[in-house]
Amino acid sequence: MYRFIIIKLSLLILHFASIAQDLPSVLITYYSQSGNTKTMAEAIARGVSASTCVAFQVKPIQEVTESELLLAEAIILGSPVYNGNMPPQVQEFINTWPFENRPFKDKLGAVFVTGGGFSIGEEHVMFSLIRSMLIHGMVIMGGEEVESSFGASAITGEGDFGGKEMDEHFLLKGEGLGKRVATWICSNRNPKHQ
Ligand SMILES: Cc1cc2nc3c(=O)[nH]c(=O)nc-3n(C[C@H](O)[C@H](O)[C@H](O)COP(=O)(O)O)c2cc1C
Repeated sequence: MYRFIIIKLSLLILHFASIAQDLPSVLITYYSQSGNTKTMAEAIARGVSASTCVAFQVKPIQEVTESELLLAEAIILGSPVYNGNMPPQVQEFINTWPFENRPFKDKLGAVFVTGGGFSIGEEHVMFSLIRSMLIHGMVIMGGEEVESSFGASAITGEGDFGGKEMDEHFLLKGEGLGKRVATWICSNRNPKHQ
């Protein structure tokens, strides 16, 4: 419990410190009913926070404003799998993204997904998210390891992975994705650091 509060507080302090320095920002946003996708979002934020040259925000899609989307240098979008697809709430969120003059063109995009079981929709949802990002002209980045080539993913309900806290293995995939996005932005997108 105390560990959880300390992690949350550190993420908050890092977040405000980086905003104060006017750094390029990474928006980590997710839809989550029972907390699994949120847990992955927090793992990704830990990875991003390893780089001190980016600001970041972690927010459910319901709380994200259009200006936050427009200001973000990178958007890391997370979804659970519902009946082999992304939940309608996630699709509706993407449908609100402004398209005229393609303001998302050349933003960096990355995805993460949690699903109850193996091979029952995760990869499909990852590519659905990626396809929408590509329609907006975004540049897509996968995770750090070959096992997260399309983004970070976690199994939350099958076999040894069901009925307990999210497996560390999946959290590391999330951290790796966050770290890779932030590192890339630091070296390619921030004129102050070139
Ligand atoms: C309505 C519904 C449909 C689901 N359908 C699938 C599915 O087709 N494939 C799958 O892998 N998991 C499925 N799941 C399980 C969720 O994807 C999984 O529990 C996920 O981690 C939930 O994320 P959350 O805790 O962030 O809400 C479904 C869950 C619900 C509630």
